[in-house]
Amino acid sequence: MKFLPTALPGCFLLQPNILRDERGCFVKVFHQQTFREQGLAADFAEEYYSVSRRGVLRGLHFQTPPHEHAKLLYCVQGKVLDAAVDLRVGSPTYGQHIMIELDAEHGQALYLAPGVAHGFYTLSEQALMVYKVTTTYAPAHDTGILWNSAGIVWPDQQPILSARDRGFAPLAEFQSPFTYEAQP
Ligand SMILES: Cc1cn([C@H]2C[C@H](O)[C@@H](COP(=O)(O)OP(=O)(O)O[C@H]3O[C@@H](C)C(=O)[C@@H](O)[C@H]3O)O2)c(=O)[nH]c1=O
Repeated sequence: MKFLPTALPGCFLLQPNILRDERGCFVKVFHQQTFREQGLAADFAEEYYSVSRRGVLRGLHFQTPPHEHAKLLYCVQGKVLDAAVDLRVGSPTYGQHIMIELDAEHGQALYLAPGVAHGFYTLSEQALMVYKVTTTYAPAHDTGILWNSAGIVWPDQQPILSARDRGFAPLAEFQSPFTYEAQP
């Protein structure tokens, strides 16, 4: 597996080896020891997935302290345009974002440090996204910022959103509880 740094410190694009044969393919997305060697969190507490139809945008989500978490995510069916926004006060990239296409064909995964908001737009007829997170779901701390308030150029100005996602405050009004820890 390749660990490629992104523009956001502590966040990586992971390219697993895809082993293909006449039956299809085999992909290992997580190996605890390798993650530890790379200095990444490797004790995941929960795993979940979502299924979205074309035009759905989910995000931009995170959990606040003390329930913040690192997140490993990947697309196992379809294609999404994924985005992550740095909310860590003191980070050299505070307020900046990355955008990466993730799809089942290439199998890339994204590792996001705590304090980074995440969202995606569904480019295919259907997309199945899988997540591992290092803390369990804490509904009172599960929140977000408004999808179109962080300078991200989404391909659709009228995506399908949940009522909750439509109601989040914009980034400019968000008082971030996250602080940046310099990367080793
Ligand atoms: C995230 C989560 C949601 N839920 C519930 C709450 C709600 O009834 C239903 C759907 O929740 P949401 O609308 O928040 O689902 P969704 O918009 O898919 O939330 C996800 O969005 C992407 C962008 C992420 O980064 C994920 O970490 C997660 O926040 O599932 C849980 O029970 N446990 C969980 O861990």
